[in-house]
Amino acid sequence: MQTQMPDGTILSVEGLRVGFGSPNAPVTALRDVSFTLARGRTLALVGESGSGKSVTSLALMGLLPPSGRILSGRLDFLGRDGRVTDLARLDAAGFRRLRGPGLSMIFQEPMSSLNPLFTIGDQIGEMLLLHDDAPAAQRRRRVIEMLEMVEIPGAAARFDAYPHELSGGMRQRVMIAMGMICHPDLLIADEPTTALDVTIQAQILDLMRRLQKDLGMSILFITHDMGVVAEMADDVAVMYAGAVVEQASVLDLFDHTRHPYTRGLLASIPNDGLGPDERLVPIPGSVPRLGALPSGCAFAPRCSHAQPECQRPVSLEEKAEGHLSACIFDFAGAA
Ligand SMILES: Nc1ncnc2c1ncn2[C@@H]1O[C@H](COP(=O)(O)OP(=O)(O)OP(=O)(O)O)[C@@H](O)[C@H]1O
Repeated sequence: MQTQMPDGTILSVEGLRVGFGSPNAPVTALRDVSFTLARGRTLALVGESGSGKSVTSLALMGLLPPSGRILSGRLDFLGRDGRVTDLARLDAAGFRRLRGPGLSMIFQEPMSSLNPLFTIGDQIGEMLLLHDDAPAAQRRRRVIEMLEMVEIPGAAARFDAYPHELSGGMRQRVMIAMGMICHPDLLIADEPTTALDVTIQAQILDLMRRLQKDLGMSILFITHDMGVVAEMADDVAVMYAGAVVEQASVLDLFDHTRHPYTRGLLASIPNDGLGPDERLVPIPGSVPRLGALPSGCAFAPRCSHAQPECQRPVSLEEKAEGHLSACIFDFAGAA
């Protein structure tokens, strides 16, 4: 039976659970990840380190390490042929067909993702080769066009450059070119600018926004930086300890924050932003260990509003149109 998705949705993640280690006693890294991404928009997935952002994106790409597996949940993806595929049940051959033109990912660290032994042109061209039997000269032209789109100066000459011959910012542009060469319907960008200084970071974010407009992609943008969220995203899903605790449009999330964890994250950003050496220290306490989560709301031990009823399980619910929160209280509008 063909799955129905809400109008305008390209990706619907429902109740995703991922475990690592022994099949008999897996450690659950993702307990309940649910969110939707609207076609042509950018959804930011935010949360502290260890909240499960990268595991979520690897599950979507079918790239979980051998020790990790999907325990339950649906990952419905609407392809350009109008068919919905549940990525949680897709086999390796299905992923090979989908990766590139359907789904594509830009990883955090260009130096560990680029092969030092091959030229950047060959590495970007390799992506095309998997889906396209165009002759070599035509592929080369398309790679050079893509290098021009990501504003690499002297694109034709840089085709034959090796990764170590480029600056960090240029390497990140190469990663973006690689992620976009097949014009994917959905691009997953995992902290693509964290390693870069602020000026280059702003240029890369600007470039991604322009390419998104030109190519009409949907983007899942993974970050722990609320400043980047405000700049890049249309919508936000906030993760805590392996679950989404709030999802809304950016404006709604900033103006009518409903979950105490998100309130804490936002309150911790100084008005003038963070200095280059300052780290976000959001809320007293730390993210609980995966094997030692409380039975009810996982944030309750750190929450100043916690009540005895927070020990009961809580699920993500729509509190107002398009605004979901996993808290039994509703703090929208509270001081
Ligand atoms: N290969 C693995 N084996 C066991 N546990 C893992 C593995 N990869 C991730 N995890 C666990 O899954 C949880 C989520 O990790 P994940 O890397 O997705 O967090 P994150 O939000 O992306 O953090 P960061 O911002 O630091 O990248 C963590 O507790 C982590 O220890």
